[in-house]
Amino acid sequence: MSILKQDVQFIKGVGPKKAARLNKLGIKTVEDALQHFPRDYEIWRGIKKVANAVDGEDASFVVTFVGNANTQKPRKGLTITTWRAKDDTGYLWCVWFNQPYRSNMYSTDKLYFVRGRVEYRYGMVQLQNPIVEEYVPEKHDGSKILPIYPLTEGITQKDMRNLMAEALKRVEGSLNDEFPADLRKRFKLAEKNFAMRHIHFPQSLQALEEARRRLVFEELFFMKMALHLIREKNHSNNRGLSFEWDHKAFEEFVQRLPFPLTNAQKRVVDEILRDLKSGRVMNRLVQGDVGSGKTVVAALALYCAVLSGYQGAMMVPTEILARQHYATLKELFDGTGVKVECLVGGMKNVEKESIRFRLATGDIDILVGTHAVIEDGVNFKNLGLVITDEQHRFGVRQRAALQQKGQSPHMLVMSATPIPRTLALMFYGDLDVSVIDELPPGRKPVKTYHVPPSMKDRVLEFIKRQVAEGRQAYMVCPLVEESDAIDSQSAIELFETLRRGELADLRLGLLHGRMKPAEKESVMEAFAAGQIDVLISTTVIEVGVNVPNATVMVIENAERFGLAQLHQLRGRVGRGEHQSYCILIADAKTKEIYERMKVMTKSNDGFEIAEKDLQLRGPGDFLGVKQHGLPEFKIANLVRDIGILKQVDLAVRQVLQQRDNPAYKALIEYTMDKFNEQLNEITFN
Ligand SMILES: Nc1ncnc2c1ncn2[C@@H]1O[C@H](COP(=O)(O)OP(=O)(O)OP(=O)(O)O)[C@@H](O)[C@H]1O
Repeated sequence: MSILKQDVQFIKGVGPKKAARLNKLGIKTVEDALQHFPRDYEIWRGIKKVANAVDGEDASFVVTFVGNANTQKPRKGLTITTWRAKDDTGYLWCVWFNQPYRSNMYSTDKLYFVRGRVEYRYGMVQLQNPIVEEYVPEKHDGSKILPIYPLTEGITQKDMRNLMAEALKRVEGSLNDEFPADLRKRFKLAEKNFAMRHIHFPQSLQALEEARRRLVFEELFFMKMALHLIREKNHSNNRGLSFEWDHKAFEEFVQRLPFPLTNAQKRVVDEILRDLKSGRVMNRLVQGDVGSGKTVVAALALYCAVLSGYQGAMMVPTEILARQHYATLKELFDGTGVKVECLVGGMKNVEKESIRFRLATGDIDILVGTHAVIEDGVNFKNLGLVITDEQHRFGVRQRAALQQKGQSPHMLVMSATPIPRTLALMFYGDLDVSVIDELPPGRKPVKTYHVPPSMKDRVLEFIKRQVAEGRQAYMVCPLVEESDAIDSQSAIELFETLRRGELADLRLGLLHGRMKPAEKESVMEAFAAGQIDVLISTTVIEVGVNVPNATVMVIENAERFGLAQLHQLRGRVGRGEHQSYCILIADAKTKEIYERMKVMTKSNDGFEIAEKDLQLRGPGDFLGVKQHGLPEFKIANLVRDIGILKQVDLAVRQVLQQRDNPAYKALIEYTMDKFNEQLNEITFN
């Protein structure tokens, strides 16, 4: 067995007990240990003289203790032990809290190495809770960079460092470098053994930088390579349906739409139509900012499927959205003979039964629904096109489940959360991407304001004025936590307060996740029909809701939402001809909150906001990476390492273009091997 696969418990100093704790960090083998990279480093810059100590800096000194230690008990539960020490330039005080035993640990006739954060107190140099070790010149002289690892209960930094030192000792020099020498040279990559050693125990900052660059490059390279291979597989294996349709009928339908398509819509529709007749399975992502008009693009793709003799299905994340899309599609297809139905969890069994029957016999052309459409028992006669409007709520698996209801149907994924271009490939590397980068004409940008909670009365006044002008408003109430129950409660409370108080004269509606589907639907319908002035809601209205007469979006505790989510919520207004407003009520307690609110008030561009969100929150949080079936990065950081990512692109291209090169061939095979599991999970057929 390779050393890398050995169980960590057999590493010197580990044993079964610590091994069990390490397992919690995902460390089971020697290889896992080596892949557990430091989260930071502690830099020791040699021994300082006391006279040169700088306030606030971490520093090391060589000293002798003077006199006796003194321990005081200023109050119950607190002891303070101080001991004076000196070198040939001055005195420093070592201070320990609740460590009275220190007073008899050291003698006055030995040299000690002490290290800690320097503080100037009353003109004296002080180290709080310093590390103290008997001075050994070989060990303590010179500068040093120590790794700081993510830990778990029962595992100390020291344990971790020992583990890494031992693990490295075992594999030293024997790690196989995946990259052929020519690639290493072209992209200036450090050798693998060097990288491993210096990421854990860097000899110098430069060595650390080289090690890190190599490992980031490696991680991004394999991810990107794997995604390319998936795409290739999808393209080559997947003989798909080749749609043939009556172009004249299609054109007539386009002409009869209530508005002319924007150029971006036309372009994206063309891209889709090309896929649909190509004979290969379409796997395409359509990205468009809020309100960019994705629904009509979906409708055209569906119409094409129906004209070609196939059924289409559209899966959306919420019932409200399912009903809304259903209504929109029905209207668009009015007079064409296309039969549209809607299937959601909240329907009566008899209704569901009848829809299932009609689907199986081919009596329904287009089915819109929630994940109810992927349940067992829902069978299509000949499903040719699957659309998921997902806003990142469906995982790869659900998409695949829907696709399996047909024989290699085409697939379209719609997303309104713009993903920075750099990330799109990482997350959706298995899909082709179309972008609707243009809003329908005549849209006025939503005016966005950030106000403190103390101005809420004025906000309510503003709502009243807008209502008096015939408009409608949304109020989104504090998201307390990811809990439907608690959020619903806070919506109910806000509703009650406003109903009895400031907004008593207006027609208020309430919408939250715990209401029955039929109740939600009737509230939404009433709001859409203008029978409700102000809709007080949880984030259930976040995605896709389209009521063009609504012009005010008030978001309470806006600081609790991510930028992408705020942008989605704001996207519920500004969908019609009237000037719209978004009011973010947030207590800017920290600079970060202030920055986030500023991004929202300054920009209406979803892509720009997504880019900022990524910078502020980091890619891990951005989309819930796990949901996408991709592993989180161990060392790469897509914000910081964007430069490396560009180099990686070049490297991947080189390898793919010269795959006859035996070394490259081996690299490709290695990638397939390494990502076998993910490849299977992500592939759609
Ligand atoms: N080319 C167009 N010209 C004018 N209006 C359009 C055009 N395309 C779409 N619309 C209208 O714009 C509004 C928004 O469209 P749609 O609901 O499809 O947006 P969306 O892209 O799904 O956005 P969101 O993700 O925010 O729901 C709708 O009222 C729709 O009728």
